[in-house]
Amino acid sequence: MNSLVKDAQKAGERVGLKSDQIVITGGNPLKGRIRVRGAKNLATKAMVAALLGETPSVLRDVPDISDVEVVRGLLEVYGVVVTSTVPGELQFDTSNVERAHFAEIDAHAGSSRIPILFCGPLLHRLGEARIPDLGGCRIGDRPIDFHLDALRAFGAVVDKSFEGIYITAPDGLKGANITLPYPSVGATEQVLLTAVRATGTTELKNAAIEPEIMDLIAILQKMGAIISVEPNRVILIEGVDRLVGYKHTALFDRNEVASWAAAALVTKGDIFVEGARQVEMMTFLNVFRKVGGAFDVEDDGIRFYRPEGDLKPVTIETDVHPGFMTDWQQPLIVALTQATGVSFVHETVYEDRFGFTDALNEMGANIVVHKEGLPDHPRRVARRDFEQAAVITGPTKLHGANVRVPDLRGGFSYLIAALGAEGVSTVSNVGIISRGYEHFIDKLEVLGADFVFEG
Ligand SMILES: CC(=O)N[C@H]1[C@@H](OP(=O)(O)OP(=O)(O)OC[C@H]2O[C@@H](n3ccc(=O)[nH]c3=O)[C@H](O)[C@@H]2O)O[C@H](CO)[C@@H](O)[C@@H]1O
Ligand SMILES: C=C(OP(=O)(O)O)C(=O)O
Repeated sequence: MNSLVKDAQKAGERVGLKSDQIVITGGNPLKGRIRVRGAKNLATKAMVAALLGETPSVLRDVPDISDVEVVRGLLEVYGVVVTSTVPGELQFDTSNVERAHFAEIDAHAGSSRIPILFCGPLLHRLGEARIPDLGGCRIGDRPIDFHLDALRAFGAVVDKSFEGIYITAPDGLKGANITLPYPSVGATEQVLLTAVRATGTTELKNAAIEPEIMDLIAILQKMGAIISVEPNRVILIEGVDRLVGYKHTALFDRNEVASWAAAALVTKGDIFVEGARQVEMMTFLNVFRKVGGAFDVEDDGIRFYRPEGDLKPVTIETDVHPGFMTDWQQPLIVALTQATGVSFVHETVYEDRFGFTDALNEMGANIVVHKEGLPDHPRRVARRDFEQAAVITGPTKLHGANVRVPDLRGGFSYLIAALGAEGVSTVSNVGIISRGYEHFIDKLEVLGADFVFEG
């Protein structure tokens, strides 16, 4: 069994999925109401932050996804007692952190990217950190040089001479002046989680400012941290001696909202996504409207639907916040296969994030990927050494096929394509989708999809 299939099975099993494939008959418009809970990209970081508190923390609206289970397992290895008395709520008791049993971390190797964020909190609590090999979506090289350089700037000593990473801080962690080469989400979180209890002040330049990062800062402030977000991507953190636990309701999952919105477009459906908020979705909503979708913002969520008329092509560049998020392009591309004309999607965040389009082409799409980007194509700002472009010509009829989920967002885009296709599709490896989409099988059922899923 190859490692991708094993990852998918493990991910699915963590949230109780018994089968790894779904058979979808396309053609039903998705209609109805679903609820989106806390973001994968916030809840997992909030769980790491709990380790910094000397008293217990409570996180609400935690999604039932496998990445949360991975971080829960790691917290337990690191001595945190995690309990849940109410569905969607987790309590973290950190009073026994000194009993961390590092020997067990290897069981968590390759499961997610979150383990790297434990470095600062573990150094503060235990004086050492042992981190398993990282996992996460395979979308090109995903180095951790910004993380390790930042940790070294705080005074940490990094040993990578065995599988995983071992880090110590023989002279303690001291505030630092750090400039990130790129506004990396993870590296910004690394700096925040380390600086809050370092001695002195940390100035972070070129920080990421995604809504999930602002929510993490809100959590840290509740815990006693002093963090100010200055103009021009500068964050100042004044280290404090002690942090306490927090009570917090996680920010909703923007990526899940964008995915269901795209599903409404492709299937000519009408989906009310409870829990979605306009402010964090503004960039997406502009594009959704330009493509030909319609939405109504209500106090408790957003309704996404497809009015009469053709879908229209667009040109977009993925970018850091407040730009168009890289995790939104995959579901949107399925909708663009149904637009009349030629769309361009420039991927500027990751270097290899269009692999999923091969299977869409097998289903009848016309997507040409330019691995070196389109140098002659005018771009708003040339930012990175690498970029890729996908040119999508539509509309093309999609037909059923057998496809295998390669990664989280690509996987959800296959579900959408299968739902909009003529005929029957078998989508395998769907366990990977449970890394970031809570109860997606139940939601498909509620929305009236025609499918068979054993288990
Ligand atoms: C768990 C989580 O929150 N995942 C999100 C997070 O990933 P993640 O935090 O891993 O993404 P980053 O923002 O760090 O990565 C952005 C770019 O920076 C590069 N880089 C990053 C760190 C580093 O040390 N060196 C380096 O070169 C990466 O290879 C990538 O090309 O933000 C991404 C960008 O919004 C999202 O797609 C992911 O869903
Ligand atoms: C890339 C993603 O996640 P991760 O960073 O956890 O691999 C994603 O959520 O699309």
